[in-house]
Amino acid sequence: MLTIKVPATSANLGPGFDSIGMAVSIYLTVKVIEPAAAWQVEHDLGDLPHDETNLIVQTALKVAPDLTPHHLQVTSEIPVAHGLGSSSSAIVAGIELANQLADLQLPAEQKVLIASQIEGHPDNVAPAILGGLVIGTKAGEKFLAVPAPALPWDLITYIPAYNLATADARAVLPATLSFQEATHASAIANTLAAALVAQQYEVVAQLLEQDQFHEPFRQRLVPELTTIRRLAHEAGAVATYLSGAGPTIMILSGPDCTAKVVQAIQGAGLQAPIQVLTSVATGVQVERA
Ligand SMILES: Nc1ncnc2c1ncn2[C@@H]1O[C@H](COP(=O)(O)OP(=O)(O)OP(=O)(O)O)[C@@H](O)[C@H]1O
Ligand SMILES: N[C@@H](CCO)C(=O)O
Repeated sequence: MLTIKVPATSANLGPGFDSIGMAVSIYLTVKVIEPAAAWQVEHDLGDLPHDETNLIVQTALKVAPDLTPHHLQVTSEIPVAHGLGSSSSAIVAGIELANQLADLQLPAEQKVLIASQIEGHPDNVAPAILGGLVIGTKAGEKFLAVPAPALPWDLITYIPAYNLATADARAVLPATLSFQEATHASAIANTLAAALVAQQYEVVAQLLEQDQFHEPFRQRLVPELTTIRRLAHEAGAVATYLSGAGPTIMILSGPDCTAKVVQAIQGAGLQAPIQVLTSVATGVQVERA
């Protein structure tokens, strides 16, 4: 049986809006059961479609329109519309499904290009394909993705119960920034990218909370962000950022402080589930049994 496994991803890392993301240790798994008369997607992920309109199948058909329909069994640890790259995991799984069933032998750069064209930006899809921490951008007709070293901290992941669709979280962003605002925001992001690559983690820690592109505008959609950021600092965490479009909040902490940070958040009555994740070096994986 063919099995495709795609990691969740945490995008933006504060100032790296639409550009920086990392693969993390929870997964979407697609098992290809058998050929069928029509596409059938078995899952228990709520309202998502069970037929060929499912994003996984739609993506596969964009890549290989003549694919034979199959019965798929989908399980996912990645909460949908929560800022952990669920849509990217589905897109990457669909590309890999087409790649395997039609034997396309797509190179990784081609998968990043196709996935970024569908998603619009590479920050979730590139690490879901390549693994690790990736910095990328659209450049003309291409998408460029540059791997950087993994962060050295625990990823304390606070996952609110409510959904936040990316489209809704993008709708609150301003249509324009002034020249001065844009140059300052991108200077912060550029320096963060340089510090990530140079592994200057004291600089990384200072810049992760300096975003000017999206968090100031999205904060009202995720009111816990300010409180959690304060509690996390008091308990010794390194930095806190809004994961992807939210509402998940990512707290970076040295392993010695992690238990204290979790206790501080829970002790303050913030009751949403917390998972301590790690970054993962491997992107989409295929197994044949
Ligand atoms: N496992 C899945 N199978 C099929 N479609 C999915 C799956 N997961 C997500 N989707 C699609 O993606 C949509 C959610 O995408 P959205 O971009 O709003 O959230 P997200 O990807 O979880 O967040 P973010 O991009 O901020 O990390 C769902 O409404 C659904 O259409
Ligand atoms: N960079 C994207 C990630 C979610 O797709 C955003 O923050 O809107």
